[in-house]
Amino acid sequence: MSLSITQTFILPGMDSYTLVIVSALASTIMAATMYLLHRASRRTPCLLDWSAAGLCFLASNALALLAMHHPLPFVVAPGIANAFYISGHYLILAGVRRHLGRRPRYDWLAALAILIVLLHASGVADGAVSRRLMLLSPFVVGINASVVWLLARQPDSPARGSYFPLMMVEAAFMGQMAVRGLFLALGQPMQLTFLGNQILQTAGSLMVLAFLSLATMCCALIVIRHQELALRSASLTDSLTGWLNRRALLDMAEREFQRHRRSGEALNFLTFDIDHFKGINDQYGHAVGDAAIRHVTTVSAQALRGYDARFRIGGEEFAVLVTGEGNYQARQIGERLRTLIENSPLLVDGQRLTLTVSLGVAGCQPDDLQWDDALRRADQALYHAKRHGRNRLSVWGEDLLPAATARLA
Ligand SMILES: Nc1nc2c(ncn2[C@@H]2O[C@H](COP(=O)(O)OP(=O)(O)OP(=O)(O)O)[C@@H](O)[C@H]2O)c(=O)[nH]1
Repeated sequence: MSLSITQTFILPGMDSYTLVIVSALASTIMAATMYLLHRASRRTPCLLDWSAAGLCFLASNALALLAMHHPLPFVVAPGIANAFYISGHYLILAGVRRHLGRRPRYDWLAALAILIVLLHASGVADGAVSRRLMLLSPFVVGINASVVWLLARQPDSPARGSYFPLMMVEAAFMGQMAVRGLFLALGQPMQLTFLGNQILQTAGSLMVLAFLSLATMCCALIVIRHQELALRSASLTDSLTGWLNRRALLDMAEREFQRHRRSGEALNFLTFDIDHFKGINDQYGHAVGDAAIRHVTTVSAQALRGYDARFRIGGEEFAVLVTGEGNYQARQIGERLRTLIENSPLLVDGQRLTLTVSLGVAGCQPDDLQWDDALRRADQALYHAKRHGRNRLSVWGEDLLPAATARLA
C-alpha cells in the first residue's frame, strides 16, 4: 500500500487559519520595525522599501484571511493577494538595490503586480492551487536569486559580512520554492486546496513565516552595520576637506610602518603647509581661509596618486603617506603638487589669490623604532623649506642633512 506524502506528514495542530494569522503578525513586525528604524535614521531610504515589503505581505495575508470568511472574486483572492505577496518579495529586492546605490525600479514592480493580476483575471491561473504555485514560483525564485546575486557582487564592500545572512535567507527561500515547484511538477498525488494544511502548503507557510522573521533581522543588520561604518568613517574624516584626520593617520601609518619593516618596501612622509596662511585669515576672514584650505586639498589631489593616503593633521598642515616609492619619487610628487598649487589661484570676489605651500619629505630609516620618527623628520624638512624662502620642498637627508638636524635639536 502506498502512502501519499500528504497523509504521511500532516503537521498536527497547524491549521491554515493560525498560520495566516501568525504570518500577518510577522509581516506587521517587519513593516513596523523597518519604519521605526527609518524614523530613527532618515538617511536610510531602503528601510522604507523594506517597511513597504512588510505591508505587502500583511495585505496578502489579510486578503487570505478575508477569503476564509467570505467568498471573494477570484481576481481578488488569490489574484490580488498573490500580487501583494510577490510585490513584498520585490520590495525587499528594491531596498537592496537602493542600499547599493541603484535605482529601485518601481516601474518593474508595477509591471509585475499588473502581470500577476492579469494572469488570474485571464484564467491562466484557474484550476488547482498546485497550478498557481507552479506558475508563481519562477517569479519568486527570480526575485530571490536577484537579491543573492546583487549582494554577492559586493566582495570589496566593507559591509559585505552583513550581507551574508540575507543572502542565506533568500537562497534558502529560493531553494524551498524550487523544491516545492519540483514536487508539483513531478505530479505528487496531492490534493492541494486553497490554504489547505497539506505538508507542502504547511511547510510553505512555515517557510514564509521564518523568511519574514529572519529577513526583518537581516535587513536591520545591514542598516546597523552600514551606520556603524558611516560613523567610523566620519570619526576618521576631516569634515572641511574630506581628507583623513590625525586619528586616522595614527592607524594607517602604524599599519604601513609594520608592513615596511616586514617587506622593506620604502615608506615616505610628505608634509606640507600653506604659506602665510594667517595673513589670508586676517585679510579676507575665516570663511575665505576655509575656502583656501579646501582649494589646496582639491588641487593637491590632482597631483597625488589615487592610492596615496592623505591627511589633514593640523589647521593648515597636511601629510601624505607615499608607499612603495623612494625619496626621489616622493620629491617628484611633492614638486608636482607645489607647482600645481602655485599655478591654480583661488578666486576671491573676482580676484585671483595665489596660494603657495612649503613641503618636507622624509623616509623611514632602518633603525626607526616607530613611524613618527619619520614624520618628525618630514616636519623638520618642512620647516627647513619655510626658513629658506617658502614655496619650496626640502628632503630630509638631501637638502637637510642629519648633522644640521642635530644642531637644530
Ligand atoms: N580659516 C581657518 N583658519 C585656521 C584653521 N585652522 C587653523 N587656522 C589658522 O591658521 C593660522 C596658522 O598660522 P601660522 O601657524 O602662524 O602659520 P602661517 O601664517 O601660515 O605662516 P607660515 O606657516 O610660517 O607660512 C592661524 O591663524 C590659525 O588660526 C581653520 O580650520 N580654518
